[in-house]
Amino acid sequence: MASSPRPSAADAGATGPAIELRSVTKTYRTGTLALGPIDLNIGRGKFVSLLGPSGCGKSTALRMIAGLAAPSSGRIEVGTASPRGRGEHPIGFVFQEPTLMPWASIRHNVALPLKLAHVASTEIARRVDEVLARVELSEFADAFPRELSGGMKMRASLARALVTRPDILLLDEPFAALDEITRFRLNDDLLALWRELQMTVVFVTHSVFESVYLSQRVVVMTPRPGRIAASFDIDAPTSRGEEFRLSADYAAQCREVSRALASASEGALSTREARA
Ligand SMILES: Nc1ncnc2c1ncn2[C@@H]1O[C@H](COP(=O)(O)OP(=O)(O)OP(=O)(O)O)[C@@H](O)[C@H]1O
Repeated sequence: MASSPRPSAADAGATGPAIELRSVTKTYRTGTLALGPIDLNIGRGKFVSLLGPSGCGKSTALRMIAGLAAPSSGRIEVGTASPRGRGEHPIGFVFQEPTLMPWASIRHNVALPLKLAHVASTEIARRVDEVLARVELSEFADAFPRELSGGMKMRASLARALVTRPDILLLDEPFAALDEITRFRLNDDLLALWRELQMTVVFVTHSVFESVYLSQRVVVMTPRPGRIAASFDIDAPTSRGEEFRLSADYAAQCREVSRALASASEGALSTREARA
């Protein structure tokens, strides 16, 4: 029998939350209330997706977790492990666009965060080689971004985030512009990296299918202002693949999450209509 995703309780993880948002809101200077209030706990080592329609504030939430923007009210706490060495950063960020420097080779693009942190050149070379191997780009280390496919550019962008050895990896719709086959492959590779490196991952997407395939937990958001409409624990093994993607369990969980997303959107629509 196909299983349903379970509505999830607060997720503190094995050793307390890696990320905690308490009554967080964000109003931009333009007066746009983009987000909240939101309460969210993400346990250490978890893979959580934020799923919502375009403009619901997913990127805003991610940027605030990364410390790239401040909340207008509320509190965000990000707990990371251990003191860091030079060129190491607790949070890695992968943007929607690969944002590579077109004039620099892939090796130099990936090395950038280490160069900015004045890491010794021998260590830079070692760490860049290591991370390029992880994302299967060793052969293209000396290529320029224009010589790479969209998927490969995204791998390079992922490598640039991983080279700082983050505990927490934040990804903002990284695969949205890729064809389906490339996206599936990158989904699997991202899951393998997550398992191997034991990071906490927060993944922003507007794809129900992608969120259910990847995550241990899917947080469904309402349209702007983004609030949490529902949260589901995904019932699946941590190691996923074609078998899971084609399973009745996967289809059933996608249906349920999809329904929650539709009803969150309809709820917001009828509230707006009632106000008009
Ligand atoms: N710097 C800004 N100044 C003013 N308004 C902003 C700013 N950044 C985002 N917004 C607005 O805040 C709302 C949420 O934007 P955000 O980019 O966080 O949504 P999103 O869910 O990530 O959207 P998408 O899926 O399209 O990337 C939108 O209405 C957007 O126009």
